[in-house]
Amino acid sequence: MGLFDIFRRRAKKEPTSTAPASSAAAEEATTSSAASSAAPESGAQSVASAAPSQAPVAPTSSAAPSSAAEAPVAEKSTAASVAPVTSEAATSEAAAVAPEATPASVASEAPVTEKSAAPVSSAAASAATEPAASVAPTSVAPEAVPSSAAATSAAEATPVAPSSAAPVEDSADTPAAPAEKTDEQLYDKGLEKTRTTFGQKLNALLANFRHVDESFFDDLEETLIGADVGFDMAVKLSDELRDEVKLQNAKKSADVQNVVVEKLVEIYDEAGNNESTALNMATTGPTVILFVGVNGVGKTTTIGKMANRYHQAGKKVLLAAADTFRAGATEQLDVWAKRADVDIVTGKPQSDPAAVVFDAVQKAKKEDYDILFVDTAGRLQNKVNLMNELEKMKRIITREIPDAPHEVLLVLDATTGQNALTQAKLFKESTDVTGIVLTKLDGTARGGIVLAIRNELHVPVKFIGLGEQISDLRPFDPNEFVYGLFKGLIDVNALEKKA
Ligand SMILES: Nc1nc2c(ncn2[C@@H]2O[C@H](COP(=O)(O)OP(=O)(O)OP(=O)(O)O)[C@@H](O)[C@H]2O)c(=O)[nH]1
Repeated sequence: MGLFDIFRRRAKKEPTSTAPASSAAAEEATTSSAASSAAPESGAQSVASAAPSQAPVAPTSSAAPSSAAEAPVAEKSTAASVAPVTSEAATSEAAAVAPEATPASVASEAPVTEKSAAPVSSAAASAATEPAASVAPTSVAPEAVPSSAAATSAAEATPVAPSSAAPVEDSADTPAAPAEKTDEQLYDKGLEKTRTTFGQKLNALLANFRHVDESFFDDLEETLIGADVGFDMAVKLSDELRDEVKLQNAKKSADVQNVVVEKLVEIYDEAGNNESTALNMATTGPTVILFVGVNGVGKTTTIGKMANRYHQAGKKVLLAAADTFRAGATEQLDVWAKRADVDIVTGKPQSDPAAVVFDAVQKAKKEDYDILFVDTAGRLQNKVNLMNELEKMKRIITREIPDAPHEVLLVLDATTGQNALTQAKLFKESTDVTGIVLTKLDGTARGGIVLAIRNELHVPVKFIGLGEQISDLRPFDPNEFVYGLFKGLIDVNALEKKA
């Protein structure tokens, strides 16, 4: 039954998981053979699709970056990212950044500084001496990030050193994530808040459960909306449940809980039938991936994490700092480039972002980069000039590489709940969003937003951010996701009996 297989597989491996909310389940360190093939595979697939013919990562190249992967990421405060963001806050933040778009007719004329990330490896190595778990993220404003090398003056331009990426073997069996956190562990931890909150809400609802009547369904709808699964999903679910509860003759509250979760997973599974979570990669030449989204959602951080992931899989990665408007944005991306040990193309502050994109695409083509990640200014989706600027960047990319950009990834902050959904709808109306990166799932109880996105937007979530560290990004795996969300809330024995 699709997404339920993971519950069965893990239940077989781990008998205690049949007890709802088993803490043993949370501590499960290894996956069953079937499950382990399911989880890492999805991550590997996305990477593997990047360059099927590549060779595996040489041990030497993975050693330094994986140490770097443990370095804490500390551009902004965690507290800020956890605090729910109101739509007003998000709007004013985005609006504050919305500058007068600088018209630029000749893209190639803006000075662009190219820098090599090669000298950074010692910094990465020293960062590696700090154990990741013990390092609390600190609050450092992006502007305060020390980055002398990040000065964007053209005078300081230095030739880009040959990429340090080692020759690669088949990346399909080289998971980019560091060994200490499996996908399951990261999903488990990252979705803990949502799982606990949803579980509590469901428990509270079922505590008053007498029998299934209209008021029960009203309360259920409210509970689901409160869990951010979205209005449509909540109504759809309670409609379908009316029949299902009767059909299954659910009388005890535990039965009803099972039916609720089963139905949620089923609707979610069906809605994503035609969705591919893998990144669309170029068959030849560089893959170009454009990141869009309003301010503060985690675009720059995500690019840094992605750069690290693909670099570790042996790809030659280039970043383009096309957010030339926000003070500190270029420096922030430069810090990430160093951490991930990849190259970056930057422009002068306030220069035309399309010029940076042009130079980066040229460089990516000439120097055989595998992937170019483009950071863009946070734009408010209804600011026409900024949307025009985004279109201009896309035109330049397509002119240089006809099938690019290969992805336009909209980055959304899960902590903003329904506001993220609204942002996504507006972005989708004005540009071709091909996938979503949902960040900060670890800092929120609003993980139900993934269900709403799938049900209402039909744009696949391709990656999720489950923490601030460089390794806390994963390709989205629906199996791991529903398991992380509902594992303590479903009686697997009952599932088995029905199967
Ligand atoms: N907990 C958590 N924090 C995250 C995650 N992704 C990003 N962040 C934090 O979110 C904050 C904002 O991230 P940025 O990458 O600067 O966001 P941005 O969209 O690039 O913002 P602008 O550059 O202002 O447009 C930083 O403090 C990040 O550390 C995540 O998955 N989990």
